[in-house]
Amino acid sequence: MQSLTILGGGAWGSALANLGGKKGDRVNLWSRSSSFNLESVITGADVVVSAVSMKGVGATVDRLLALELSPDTIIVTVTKGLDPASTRTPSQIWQNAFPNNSIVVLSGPNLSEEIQQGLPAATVAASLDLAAAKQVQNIYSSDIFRVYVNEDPLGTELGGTLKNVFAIAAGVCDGLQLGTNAKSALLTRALPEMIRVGVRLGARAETFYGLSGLGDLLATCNSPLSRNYRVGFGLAEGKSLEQILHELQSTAEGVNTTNVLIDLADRREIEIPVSRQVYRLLNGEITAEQAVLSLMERTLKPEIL
Ligand SMILES: NC(=O)C1=CN([C@@H]2O[C@H](COP(=O)(O)OP(=O)(O)OC[C@H]3O[C@@H](n4cnc5c(N)ncnc54)[C@H](O)[C@@H]3O)[C@@H](O)[C@H]2O)C=CC1
Ligand SMILES: O=C(CO)COP(=O)(O)O
Repeated sequence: MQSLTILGGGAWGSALANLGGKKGDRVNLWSRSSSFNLESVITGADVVVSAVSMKGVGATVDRLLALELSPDTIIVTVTKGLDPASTRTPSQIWQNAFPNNSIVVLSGPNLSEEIQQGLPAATVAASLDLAAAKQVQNIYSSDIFRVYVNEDPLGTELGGTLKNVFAIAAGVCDGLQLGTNAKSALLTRALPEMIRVGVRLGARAETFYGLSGLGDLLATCNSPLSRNYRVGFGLAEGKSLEQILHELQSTAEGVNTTNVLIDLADRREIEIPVSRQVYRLLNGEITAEQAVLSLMERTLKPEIL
């Protein structure tokens, strides 16, 4: 029996606590509002899963740094975001803070509401330490959750993070009722845009064709269960971003990710046309219709994949 501690009692943290208990492992779910203290569930934990939103990663890392975390404890991160100050990914932040611990990224097409209903899903546990990834694979695999492993944590993490920008675009596409052809074009062009960014940041291109890239792109861009999709859909309906986020009452990481991505792409001169239109829309510079027109009227070029 292993001891598993989940940090963050939101939608995904709660689902991961349920999934983690399927094999009889001991599971502790800790959130800021928990009555028990963090130290009591960190001491002796084999695996600690960080399921907080991007804005909580820094504070969570600091909390754990103040405790004696064993170097044998595997840290799993499931956050899909980028840090605005450093543009780093959550796994990079965790690895920097805990250089002696194995860091595993768990990411895939995993809409928490479907998983809470017991519907089947697959995901990826990725780490530079393959043994740690396999340990997480064994803990989480069940008859409703199939876990694959790979050794590209950065690519796995960036797939889940970047697809949120395109989920906003997909919500716009559906909200404006642009049709199936437009949606297919959008998703197909999104993939090379994700790969272009990922490869420049050090990820492997092929990772983006897997569950954590294309898989998560398809799930999130096609489901009203996705909060990022709902942001785009609401913008297409003419709602303000403020109103949409107020109605959501939950995390839509794509908003922050888009802003950080533009900063990163500007500094590194990466071409990200779709993301740029999402950025202009989110920041009130253009309407949803103008965003579509800007993409359609770009300079004609070969189809570079
Ligand atoms: N909900 C889903 O279907 C999935 C979500 N994710 C990712 O998991 C992360 C969390 O998402 P959700 O649970 O859905 O969001 P949520 O909005 O339901 O919950 C966010 C959690 O982060 C915690 N948090 C925020 N700031 C904190 C801080 N300063 N200190 C401690 N805890 C803090 C909140 O208390 C809450 O427990 C996001 O990055 C999301 O992209 C990944 C896969 C699936
Ligand atoms: O990442 C997710 C599914 O894999 C959840 O998507 P949202 O954060 O858009 O709800």
